[in-house]
Amino acid sequence: MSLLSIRNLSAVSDRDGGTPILRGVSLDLAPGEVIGLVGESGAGKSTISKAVLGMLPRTVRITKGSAIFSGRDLLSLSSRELRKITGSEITLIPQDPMTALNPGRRIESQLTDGLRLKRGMSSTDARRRGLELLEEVHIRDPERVMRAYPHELSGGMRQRVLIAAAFAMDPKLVVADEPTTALDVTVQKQILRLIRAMQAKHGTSVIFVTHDLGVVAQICDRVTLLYGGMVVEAGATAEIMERPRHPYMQALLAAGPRYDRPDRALAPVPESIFAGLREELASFDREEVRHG
Ligand SMILES: Nc1ncnc2c1ncn2[C@@H]1O[C@H](COP(=O)(O)OP(=O)(O)OP(=O)(O)O)[C@@H](O)[C@H]1O
Repeated sequence: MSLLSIRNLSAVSDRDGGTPILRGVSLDLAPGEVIGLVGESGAGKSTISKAVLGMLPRTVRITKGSAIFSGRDLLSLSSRELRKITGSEITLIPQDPMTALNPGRRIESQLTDGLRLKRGMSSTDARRRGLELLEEVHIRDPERVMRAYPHELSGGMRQRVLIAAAFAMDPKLVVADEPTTALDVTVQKQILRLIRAMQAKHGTSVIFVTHDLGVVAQICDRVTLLYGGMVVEAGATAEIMERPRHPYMQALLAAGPRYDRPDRALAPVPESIFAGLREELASFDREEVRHG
């Protein structure tokens, strides 16, 4: 049984004159599973995660498809119904821990808001749970951190706080949106291990958005590769890493893990592969026009 089942999801950008940004995306996520959404900038990763979180900008319009989460289509709920689910059953680990935290409020209030407001816990219980959560994410001296303001913490500490906040509500699904991009390499590894440990402990499903196939190899059970808002390849990570089928995936794996940084890539993706991908997108669009 899927926890989340996205079917044939298409979207256009009204900002760019109706340009397609998602083209018939389908994906399934089982309870307790970690799925990686990978692709270069503009591939549609954030659009998919924003659709799931009910955070789509007004200029992005869903034209087709559904996103069934625990039996309900997230795309057809009222904003009131959606607010009950997001921030509670579905939570976010954001990309930039500095901007995600309010600089003017202590960690305690930011970590316990949801517990008090959405779970109806008393301040004392929420504080106790907050301290436990900080211990779970291996923060030393949680009492001090509860009293601190975000600027008093390092980037890695702030990201640990946000991970604690995402798991505080015991969500069924956590969306991790490039959560290690803003951190240096050694901290990145610790944060990845922590997310994996927290999801395993809580039995939570995770959608992990990333540019980096190296990250996918480390933490994702399955992977969906996107290009131009279209699913290019999807399957079990181990299988795809060993036997990639699509030439684009083959080229990305040959290019090295940081394929979004051509300066660091071992071998760039050949232009002929992009030409093939553009032809696939055009052919999808022609079919859409034909079938309406
Ligand atoms: N607010 C918006 N309104 C309309 N179109 C948008 C908006 N934000 C992004 N888009 C378009 O949606 C497409 C997909 O962008 P999206 O952010 O989902 O890609 P991404 O794979 O997450 O990229 P990145 O890794 O850079 O975040 C892009 O072509 C982009 O121009």
